[in-house]
Amino acid sequence: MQLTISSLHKRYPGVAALDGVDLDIRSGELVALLGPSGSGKTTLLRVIAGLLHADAGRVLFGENDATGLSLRERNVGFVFQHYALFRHMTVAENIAFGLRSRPRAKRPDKASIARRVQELLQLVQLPEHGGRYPDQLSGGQKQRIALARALAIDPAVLLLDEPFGALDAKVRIELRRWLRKLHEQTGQTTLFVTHDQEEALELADRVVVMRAGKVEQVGTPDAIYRSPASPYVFEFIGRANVLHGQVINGRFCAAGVTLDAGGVVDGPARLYARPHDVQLAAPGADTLSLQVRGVQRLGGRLTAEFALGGQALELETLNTAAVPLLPGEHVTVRVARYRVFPT
Ligand SMILES: Nc1ncnc2c1ncn2[C@@H]1O[C@H](COP(=O)(O)OP(=O)(O)OP(=O)(O)O)[C@@H](O)[C@H]1O
Repeated sequence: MQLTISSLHKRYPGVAALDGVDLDIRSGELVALLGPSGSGKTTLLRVIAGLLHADAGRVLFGENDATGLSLRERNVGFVFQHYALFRHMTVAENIAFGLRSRPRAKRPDKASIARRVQELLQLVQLPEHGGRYPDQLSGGQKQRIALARALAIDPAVLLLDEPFGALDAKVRIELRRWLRKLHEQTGQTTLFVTHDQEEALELADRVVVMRAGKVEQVGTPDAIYRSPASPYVFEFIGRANVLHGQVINGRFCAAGVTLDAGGVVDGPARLYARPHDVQLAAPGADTLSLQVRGVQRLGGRLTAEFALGGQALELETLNTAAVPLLPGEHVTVRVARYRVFPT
């Protein structure tokens, strides 16, 4: 199911939780809503679910305007961070819940429900666990059952709010890969909230970066990482060198650096570059001669820090053996990719 979100606004006293959000989610996409705490991710998910009504704006499911509809009428599957399984029901009863509580005319018969529950238990790889109670499951298993329960009603969209947030790091990574595979099997349009950039970049087809109730950038993980559209995204995702300087006659200038400013107008500016885009090079046009301030080798990765006036520039490479960098040495580097933003 395709989702179209247009001009959503939601205010709480003193804060715009959603401040004009537009978003198109294609049918079958797995999309991550990524942003720091308070950026509006959960509010957006709840408005899409129909758990919360926006002050203004529209939510379309396919061609249909769902803005005024309730959660049930929208037919969405929702999974919360904290396992919301019913403790007094078995796993099978939990999964069947959404189907059993349909109005009689739309309720499948008992045998069909039992079949569907078994299919879902297979899908989430817990075929033997139907008779257990939630307290007899691990945290990761509970979340898989919560997902099965959300899928039972064949939802138009699946909405996941930090589904792995309460789990330890190892289980989180396992479940994240499992969810990706599951998504490839089901092709379910899925939107999930996370504040974990690694999770978003690894799992999603596209990432929506949020900031203070607004969408800051939408793109594939690769595009978000390699071509951040703003200093905010540059600093929020991955590591970034930041050099403060001036654009003078179209060139970015800072402590001996002068590089093409990429069309940024003259004035105070900042240059952003990923550490792995700072590379050793033979002297030439646009290379910099810098003194090594420190070198660190960690887990097959080498990081070197260069002094640049009062500022610092980091280089990172996986080629630890081939790079004989020593503190105090002068070397030539090239900033292979960077972006200049006006300050
Ligand atoms: N019920 C509420 N009453 C008042 N303010 C709220 C309410 N719910 C959310 N807010 C505010 O709206 C803003 C967005 O909150 P939201 O929960 O959507 O952010 P989030 O990005 O999901 O954060 P987190 O990662 O911490 O869950 C925050 O400033 C929050 O304090």
